[in-house]
Amino acid sequence: MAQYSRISGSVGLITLKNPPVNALSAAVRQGIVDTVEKALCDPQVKSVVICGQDGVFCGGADVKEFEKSMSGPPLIPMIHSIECATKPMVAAIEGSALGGGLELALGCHYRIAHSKARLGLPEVTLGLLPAAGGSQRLPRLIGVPAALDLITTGRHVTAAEALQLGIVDQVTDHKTVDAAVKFALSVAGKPLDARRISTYPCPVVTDLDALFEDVMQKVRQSARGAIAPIACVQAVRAAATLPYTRGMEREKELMATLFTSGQARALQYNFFAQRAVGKWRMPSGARWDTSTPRPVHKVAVIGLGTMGRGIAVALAQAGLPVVTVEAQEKQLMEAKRVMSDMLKRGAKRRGVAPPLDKISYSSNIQDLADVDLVIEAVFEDMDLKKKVFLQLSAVCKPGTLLCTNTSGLDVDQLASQTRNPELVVGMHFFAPAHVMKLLEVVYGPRSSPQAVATAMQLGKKMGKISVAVGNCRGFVGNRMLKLYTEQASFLLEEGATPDLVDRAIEEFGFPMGVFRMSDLSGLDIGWRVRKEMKLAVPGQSARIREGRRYSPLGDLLCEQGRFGQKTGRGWYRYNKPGDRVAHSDPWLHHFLEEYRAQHGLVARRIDQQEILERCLYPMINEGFRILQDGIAAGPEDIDVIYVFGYGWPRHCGGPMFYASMVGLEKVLERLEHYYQAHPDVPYLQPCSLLRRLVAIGSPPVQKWREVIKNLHSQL
Ligand SMILES: CC(C)(COP(=O)(O)OP(=O)(O)OC[C@H]1O[C@@H](n2cnc3c(N)ncnc32)[C@H](O)[C@@H]1OP(=O)(O)O)[C@@H](O)C(=O)NCCC(=O)NCCSC(=O)/C=C/CCCCCCCCCCCCC(=O)O
Repeated sequence: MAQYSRISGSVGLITLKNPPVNALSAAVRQGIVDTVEKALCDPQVKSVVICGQDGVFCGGADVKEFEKSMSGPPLIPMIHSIECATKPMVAAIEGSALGGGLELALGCHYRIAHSKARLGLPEVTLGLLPAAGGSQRLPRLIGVPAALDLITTGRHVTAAEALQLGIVDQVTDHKTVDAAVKFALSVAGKPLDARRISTYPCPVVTDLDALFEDVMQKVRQSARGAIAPIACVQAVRAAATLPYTRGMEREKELMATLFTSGQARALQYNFFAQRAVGKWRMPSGARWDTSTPRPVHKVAVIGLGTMGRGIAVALAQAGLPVVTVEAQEKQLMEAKRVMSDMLKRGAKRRGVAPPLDKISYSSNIQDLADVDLVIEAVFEDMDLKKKVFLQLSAVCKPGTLLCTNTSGLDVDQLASQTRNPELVVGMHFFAPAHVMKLLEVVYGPRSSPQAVATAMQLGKKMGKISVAVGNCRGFVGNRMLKLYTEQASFLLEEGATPDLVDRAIEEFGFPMGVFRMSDLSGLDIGWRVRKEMKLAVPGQSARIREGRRYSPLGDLLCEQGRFGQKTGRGWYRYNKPGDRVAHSDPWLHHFLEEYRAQHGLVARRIDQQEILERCLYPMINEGFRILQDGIAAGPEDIDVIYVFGYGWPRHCGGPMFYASMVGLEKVLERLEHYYQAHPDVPYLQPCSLLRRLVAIGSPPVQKWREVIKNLHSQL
């Protein structure tokens, strides 16, 4: 709703009220229409201020309403009537003015923003475009190049940048509404013709065609199959080339296509999924809102390899004092140099001073006596990690939370080395840890809710999207990934090439195919794990191990020293070790032919559809098993992990949402087909949760939690 009052004698004040972000629900839109009319009819009122309650102007259209049939007054005529008003309308922007919120402000004649406010048109991130006139007004106000940047990326700008771009007229450090009211008093009675953005001609751009061609090419490249960024470019082009009313028609036309698209549904699902994962719950019933985190004032990172360095930098950037410990003096010195550079580069990008003094460096574990939380990031070796946990338990003060950055080892085994196993959790960061948004917080059977709450809160402070998951080999992300990479190797055995598989995966929308990714992260990492598990045995090329199909291809490459980018050879060839550009490698193709001949395998033609089904559906099946096992609380957790940790294209929602879009019945049918064809791959057998969901009519992903709950209560 919206509340109306009159202040300072002649200013009508309209306050949007719809906590927490004053989204433009049907009730709010109706409230605006009614209060604007009231203000315009009140002869005492000479100008009007529109603001939002509780320090937030407006978070945009109410995204929840997009699923239902729209009711209430539509946004476009509402904003149009504000622009046409004969009394000055002033937007007082605090907190956020995003999407429809900024479009509302652009309909006003003036905009006053608080210095801490953030503005933007992030519709593209929801699979839409700013279709309440934003795509037509913004280019008229700030010019085509700047509008293209904001609308195609959806990035939020600070009040200072908004002022510089000309989006707002004034920025204040004081009370925004007071400043806006003062401003409204000063402009009362002034002519408004020059303040109606829709009447502005779009600033002229020299060589418009070249500009749009260039932008379109860049957008197509970065969109990885997403359609909204392209529609955004088309809408801005309409602003640059057509009169306002025809531009609005084009905006509407483009929006109609996007609004009902699967991509918009996927992106909007993902928006809410990101928020849902913060509301974690453990199988014990412990939850985010009933568990209090411990205070964390000082943290430590032990082990300064690539992961440890990234984690320490991310902690320092979040403003926390960090003690880093690395036993090897040479490694410590090198880490100090590299981390200082990382901090300086990060600070330069953000325009702040580098927080160099936040990190102290030591080779002595005794220096961790007074920290509140330790993140262990030593080499991925269970015996070594056990030793470290034993030492940490002896050295750290009582109550210190001990976290491991293992990417898949048993957190409970580490907890069992300590005096307080309830204070042990996994904090699984993704490389590079100071860049990647995802954090898996892993609770073992003995981890306390307080420990989980503390790790989740720390993740939030570090700007991560944290997902709480249960303890199993590989947790959620790597447990699913294993099947994806294994299937990719099987496809090579059957006749595919790394290039063919990667192309299919990249066309689906992943930033990097499975083999390119494996070359980047290093083939030796998985090899070492497989050797530890006695799965990989040098010199052996058997294709059935432990009673199931096994592909030794990766092991055979490692035996030849082909570890990927770092050695200049892997699934691809690189011009030199460390080079990033992958070239198709005739040696590898020949190697695959010899391998197939040696094992009596006949290469067959494998199409893109099969590559996608073979690589993605087993992962999805494993996702269902993870839900069934209670390792993830809901499909949103898995989807957020895959989008933010593994490059799953956001416009496909995540693996579980994607399964629901493809149709669970189809996924089930294909898995049954592949299991029949490959009975030596047990994980291809469809899991019972998937069968159950299909049996009850494939409910939408939002309803799966109920089904899982019922399933668990029957066990
Ligand atoms: C920065 C934020 C605003 C705040 O961040 P923060 O403080 O961290 O809080 P959050 O945790 O993010 O959010 C708190 C809760 O609020 C919920 N929320 C947030 N924003 C919205 C929203 N816009 N709608 C609904 N709910 C929202 C959030 O889920 C949290 O809920 P909970 O506590 O977890 O339950 C940050 O929240 C943020 O960034 N928000 C999103 C901003 C955004 O993206 N805005 C753009 C929205 S889209 C829009 O505005 C579109 C405008 C144009 C519409 C034009 C309509 C025309 C329709 C025409 C259709 C034609 C089709 C015809 C087809 C046919 O023919 O049928």
